[in-house]
Amino acid sequence: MKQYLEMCQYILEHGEDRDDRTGTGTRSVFGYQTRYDLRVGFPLLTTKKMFLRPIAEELLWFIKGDTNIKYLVDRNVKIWNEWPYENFKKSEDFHGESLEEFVAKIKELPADDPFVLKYGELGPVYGRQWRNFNEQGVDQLSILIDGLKNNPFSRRHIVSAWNPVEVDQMALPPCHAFLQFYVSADKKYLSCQLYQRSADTFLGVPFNIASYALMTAMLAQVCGYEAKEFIHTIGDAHIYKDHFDVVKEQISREPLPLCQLKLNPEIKSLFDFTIDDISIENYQSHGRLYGKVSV
Ligand SMILES: Nc1nc(=O)c2c([nH]1)NC[C@@H]1CN(c3ccc(C(=O)N[C@@H](CCC(=O)O)C(=O)O)cc3)CN21
Ligand SMILES: O=c1ccn([C@H]2C[C@H](O)[C@@H](COP(=O)(O)O)O2)c(=O)[nH]1
Repeated sequence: MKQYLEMCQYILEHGEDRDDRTGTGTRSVFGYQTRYDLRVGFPLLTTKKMFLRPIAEELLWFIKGDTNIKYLVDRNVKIWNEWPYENFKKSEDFHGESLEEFVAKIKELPADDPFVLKYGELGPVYGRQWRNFNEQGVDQLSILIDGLKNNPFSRRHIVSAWNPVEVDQMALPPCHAFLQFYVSADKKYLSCQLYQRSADTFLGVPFNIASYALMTAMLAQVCGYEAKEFIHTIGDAHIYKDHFDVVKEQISREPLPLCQLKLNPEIKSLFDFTIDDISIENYQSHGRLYGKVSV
């Protein structure tokens, strides 16, 4: 994962300092591409300790077409909690509850409780656009899989989470917005390129790389290919100011050999994977590094 560390170094050296929506401030470059050969190993960062479980749960949640944090909260995945909480804080039902109290309430109530339906919802984010684009019944994932199997050399293997019609209703407009897949000439390999309009290089990017590497492997398995390459194309690649020190610490660490992804080979449909079908082996890493998430 030298590529990742090189990107961090490049942003620190060549980026421009800019204000941003969250008020934290970033150093940023516009346009950066990295490539990860998935045959070498699974690109889970080794220069800080990471956990695949929240990443895999989030991906399964997208694939289900779900947009309510209840599914993640029930599985103790915390990464999306701040955004619905911000909406709740602005509502008439808010009476000073902390983020932890808000999340506990979502967890203990049933999924069909009006509070969960209202305040756990992120709007028509990734899952909705992937499975039911613009609420018009277009299931982009099913179309993609059909195309990869039956028309491998198509140049139209696209999935878009960016929907200009609904973007205003989303808690956060999609960052990893546009995907394209590519089958090799010998029909052996599947590659994936992601266009990410905005990238929090320290916190978000390691998640995004692992998530799409996992999705590529899952798609390859169910379509009869092997995963080859993940190409990560970023628009605004930034490091938040309060992450500079941890990023420098990370750059000083020597990358370790990559781990291997293990998928249950019995699974033949993308929609049948569960968390128990996904694991990694031989993951070695340096210690944890912490950074605040800018909301
Ligand atoms: N500023 C910002 N950065 C992001 O990366 C980001 C957003 N906002 N908003 C939406 C999602 C949520 N994502 C997140 C949010 C938090 C973590 C995070 O805190 N990661 C910790 C571990 C968290 C855990 O395992 O529970 C880390 O150390 O990687 C990662 C991705 C990615 N996205
Ligand atoms: O998967 C994700 C989701 C979000 N991010 C980061 C990128 C930005 O730092 C924020 C989003 O803020 P915008 O003002 O909407 O760009 O979240 C990420 O890196 N990966």
